[in-house]
Amino acid sequence: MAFYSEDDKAEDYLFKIVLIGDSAVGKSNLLARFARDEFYPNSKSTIGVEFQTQKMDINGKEIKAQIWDTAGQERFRAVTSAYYRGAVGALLVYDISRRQTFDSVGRWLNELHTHSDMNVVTILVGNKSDLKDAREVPTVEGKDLAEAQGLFFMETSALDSSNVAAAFQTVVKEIYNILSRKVILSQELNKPGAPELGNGKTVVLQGDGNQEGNAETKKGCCSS
Ligand SMILES: Nc1nc2c(ncn2[C@@H]2O[C@H](COP(=O)(O)OP(=O)(O)OP(=O)(O)O)[C@@H](O)[C@H]2O)c(=O)[nH]1
Repeated sequence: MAFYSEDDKAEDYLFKIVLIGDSAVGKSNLLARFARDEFYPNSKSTIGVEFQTQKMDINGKEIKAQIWDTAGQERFRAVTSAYYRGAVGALLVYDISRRQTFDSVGRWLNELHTHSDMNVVTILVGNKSDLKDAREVPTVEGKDLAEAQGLFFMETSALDSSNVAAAFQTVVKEIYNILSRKVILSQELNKPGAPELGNGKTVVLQGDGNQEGNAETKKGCCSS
């Protein structure tokens, strides 16, 4: 039975993370800032779906985050179920200078939980923190909502880069921690005399009724 070991290469881990939130909250620019350190002052709505794969260092391990971006507006969006399929992390973004985008957070959470697992690691992101004079959503409201919903929380600015890497890292780190805990648990369970773990594979985060390996793995960190 092959489980995670010191020899495993960190590229074995590929986490799918989705960006969600209303149109023009800055999803594409957060990704552009994070992946390429770029910012587009006049970006157009995303059409369909785009994704970027970004290597990250978590606890000295190299992890690949595959970050998916689609339009906030229904008519430009990719097929919803396909977009969420296999996601183990999410950045739910609103614009601190437009309250209506904050009011939509509940709707986005419903959609996320309808199409992916309840355990998907989610951070609520109040973007455009540079627009201090135009702020409509106080920081404390974002924090309180996140706490009530069991989400991480951060305010970011894709324009001045503040907290952008930290927001993505928070999600990836937590996924990695969950995965590590489950692998350790599996190792414990697979000791002689311990109960069997079903088909011998580690349950990562479930979704779409498939309980195996939804934290997508190139090599498969936990398969037998
Ligand atoms: N001031 C400021 N403007 C930003 C920030 N992030 C994005 N913008 C601007 O907001 C607008 C929308 O940004 P996008 O990244 O295209 O937004 P989106 O959420 O991907 O939009 P959709 O694809 O329509 O869902 C653009 O004009 C950006 O330049 C930010 O942190 N601060």
